[in-house]
Amino acid sequence: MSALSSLPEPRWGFIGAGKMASALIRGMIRAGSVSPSAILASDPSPEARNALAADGVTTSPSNAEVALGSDVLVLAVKPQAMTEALAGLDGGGAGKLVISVAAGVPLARLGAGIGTGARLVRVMPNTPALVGEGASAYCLGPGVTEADEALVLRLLRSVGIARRVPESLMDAATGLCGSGPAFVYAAIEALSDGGVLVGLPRELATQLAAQTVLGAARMVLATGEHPGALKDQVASPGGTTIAGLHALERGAFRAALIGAVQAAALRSAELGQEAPGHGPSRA
Ligand SMILES: NC(=O)C1=CN([C@@H]2O[C@H](COP(=O)(O)OP(=O)(O)OC[C@H]3O[C@@H](n4cnc5c(N)ncnc54)[C@H](O)[C@@H]3O)[C@@H](O)[C@H]2O)C=CC1
Ligand SMILES: O=C(O)[C@@H]1CCC=N1
Repeated sequence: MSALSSLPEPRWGFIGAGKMASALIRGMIRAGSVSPSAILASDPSPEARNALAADGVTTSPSNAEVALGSDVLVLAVKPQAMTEALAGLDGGGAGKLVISVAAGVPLARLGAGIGTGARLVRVMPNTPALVGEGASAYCLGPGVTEADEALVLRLLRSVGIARRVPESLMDAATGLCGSGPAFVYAAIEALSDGGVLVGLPRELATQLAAQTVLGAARMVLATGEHPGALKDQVASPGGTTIAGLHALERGAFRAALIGAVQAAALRSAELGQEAPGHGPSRA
């Protein structure tokens, strides 16, 4: 039995039951790392609550009720809704391990909103957690214990990989792993479009595109080789791949991806500075 599996099962309370919370909850249930009966979730939206209740999760419109019934809290509301959500805990975060997945919101701001005694962890997960292929970065606030970190890892490792970073790198991680799946979906869609352009049926093109991305990613992780070296193994002199790579370079493909990560990281930092309710999403 591993050290993690010998830990007592805590009750997990999710504040906000939208896309990221659902991906984590369903990923954890799917991995068997927690039973639905040990999960509570609050959300003002009946649709969000009903969707999770169908998975056996106990739901409530009240953040305070979920906080009261939970050992560990996961804050999964939009950054702009964080101040209101924390106020809604009604002091129920005091003395608890509280994990925030919100982009940009610094530990100091969370601590000020929750009040005394909470042990805070900031996590940047991603939605592939739903299928057990998540990539998360996390940092620890003051007073977080080894047992707390073990619980955080129990959550994150049940749905993918997790790497600890200093808080100063959380916005960077947000630009890469938090937002990154969307960049890759756009790439898969474009690869599929390319397949259709040269005559493949759409369904076949999308399946080949997605599996090609999955296979290439697995090659990077399994071989430990530099992606550039793996790229060279595909490109024969005078062959098809180098012709395609030339077209990519003309389209500034790599600059576009580098810029996408940078833009997302900058936006994460901005979200951390903005007063609640005044972000562009409310404009
Ligand atoms: N969607 C993604 O790929 C990722 C999202 N995140 C972070 O996760 C957080 C949630 O994002 P999503 O799930 O995408 O958004 P979402 O809009 O799907 O979910 C947020 C939920 O919070 C609920 N909510 C609003 N005010 C609330 C309050 N006062 N108390 C309780 N619940 C409240 C909303 O009704 C909604 O269901 C954000 O902070 C985001 O930065 C982090 C990594 C990836
Ligand atoms: O777009 C967003 O704001 C969230 C945070 C990271 C990924 N999605």
